[in-house]
Amino acid sequence: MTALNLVETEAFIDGLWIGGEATFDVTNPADGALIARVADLGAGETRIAIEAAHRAFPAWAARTAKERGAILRRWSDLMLAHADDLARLMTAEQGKPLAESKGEVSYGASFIDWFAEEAKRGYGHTIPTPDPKKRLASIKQPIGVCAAIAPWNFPIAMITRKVGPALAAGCTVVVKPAAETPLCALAIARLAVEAGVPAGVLNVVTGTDASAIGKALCEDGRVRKLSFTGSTPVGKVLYGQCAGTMKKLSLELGGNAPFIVFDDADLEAAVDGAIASKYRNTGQTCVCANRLIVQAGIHDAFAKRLAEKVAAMKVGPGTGEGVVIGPLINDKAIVKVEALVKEAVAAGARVEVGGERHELGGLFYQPTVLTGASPDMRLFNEEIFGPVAPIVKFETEDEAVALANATPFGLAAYFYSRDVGRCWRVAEAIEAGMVGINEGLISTEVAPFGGVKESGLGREGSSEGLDEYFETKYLCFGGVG
Ligand SMILES: NC(=O)C1=CN([C@@H]2O[C@H](COP(=O)(O)OP(=O)(O)OC[C@H]3O[C@@H](n4cnc5c(N)ncnc54)[C@H](O)[C@@H]3O)[C@@H](O)[C@H]2O)C=CC1
Ligand SMILES: O=C(O)[C@H](O)CS(=O)(=O)O
Repeated sequence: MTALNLVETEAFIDGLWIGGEATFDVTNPADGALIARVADLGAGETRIAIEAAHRAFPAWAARTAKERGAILRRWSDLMLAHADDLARLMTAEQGKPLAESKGEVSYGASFIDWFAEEAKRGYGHTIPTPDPKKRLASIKQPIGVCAAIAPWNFPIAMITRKVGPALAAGCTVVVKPAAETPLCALAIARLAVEAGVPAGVLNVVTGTDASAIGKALCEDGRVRKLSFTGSTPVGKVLYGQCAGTMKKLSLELGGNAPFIVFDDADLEAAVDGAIASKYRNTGQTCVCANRLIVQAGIHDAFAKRLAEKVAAMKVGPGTGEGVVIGPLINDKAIVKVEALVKEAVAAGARVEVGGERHELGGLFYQPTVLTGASPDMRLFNEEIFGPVAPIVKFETEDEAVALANATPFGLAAYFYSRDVGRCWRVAEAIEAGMVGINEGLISTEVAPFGGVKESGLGREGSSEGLDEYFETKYLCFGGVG
């Protein structure tokens, strides 16, 4: 196997690479092979990182937005220049097919590139005065030290989607990557140094005791903002832990995306959209179609065509030629997926294709299509986070919307119809932060990413993402007239 480049194994704090007495193993989910042993740090080192970020904040905030933007652009350019190395590192530690890893490097760099420009648009306002003796204005100021806790499923993009706007606004950041995927985080930190990001502005604390690191970040009053992407249960823990210091929060949590197909849909487009949404990253994204809700008239043709295409999917290590389904991230994940499918089949669901672990063994699960699923099944109500597509049949539009909204989550939703009136009615009625209409791939740095209900708070990316890292200050000048 080709040697991996850009491998850093120590945490990055205050511009220095910091080892620990202990290390933890980073392994390849495709074969369990040891990739690296990484510094296993805890609350103490986290507080050192917070102190470094606190010290670095004034000088970084004092840089002009144009200067910060220029450094971010260099960082984005360096990521793209090292895209092949970063992609191979990502596939090694996360497992996704190499083509998807290359796509994520571009996607991750796009947030840095986008906020390199947005840095220059942190506009305030002058306000028409109600009193001739006064003049009113508002200005935007960077909130200060930020904490960013990121998941394993997008080891670069979920970090740059936080660090990009934070640094653009003039904030400094302490990042805690997932213990499954620290190498990508450390690699882009190395490129950040090369781009000119000053010591203390970006810090990466690696460790297996997420709870201890998280508590240190949540309970420290110098941390004024926390941004988290991950499961809703952990999001709720962090939400509570931040109350004591009243932090500003961005929470991108779990989803349970409905994927509705109406009788009037373009069948082939709906099947392709379902595949693009459901099986991306082996089904391990928070915006994956989780429940396929298909109208009775198109149901059989849709299920048949989907099963045909899924049956042709190549499963294997992400480095394999033509592989589109890689391993799941860990044993806990494959045990959960296997249990969800077994329970559904026991309750009457039919396996159209897949339905069990792949013959490759390990963490490989067959891409699966189930029909005869029902809303009372666990896999209809929980985020599957695996390559399994359960199909539920419906009769009327109202029934479809009711099924789609019957969940505490509201991140992404999708539906296929060629009836314009129906598209507007359903888009407005669905309870989600993001809706794909005749489209299965909706994520981009230029659009506001986020959910409603228990899928989170705030928006990332777009022209809204920068504001998450600002405070607004109202200025009232008296004695003017
Ligand atoms: N919304 C999303 O994009 C994601 C959703 N998930 C959901 O979460 C489930 C579990 O996946 P995990 O990776 O275990 O997600 P998780 O929510 O447990 O972990 C996400 C990040 O939070 C950290 N973390 C965990 N517990 C923490 C705590 N008490 N304090 C501070 N940080 C903590 C982890 O180390 C990781 O960096 C998945 O099956 C999926 O349903 C997971 C990853 C991403
Ligand atoms: O957490 C995730 O799964 C990502 O936010 C999904 S996306 O932004 O890469 O689509």
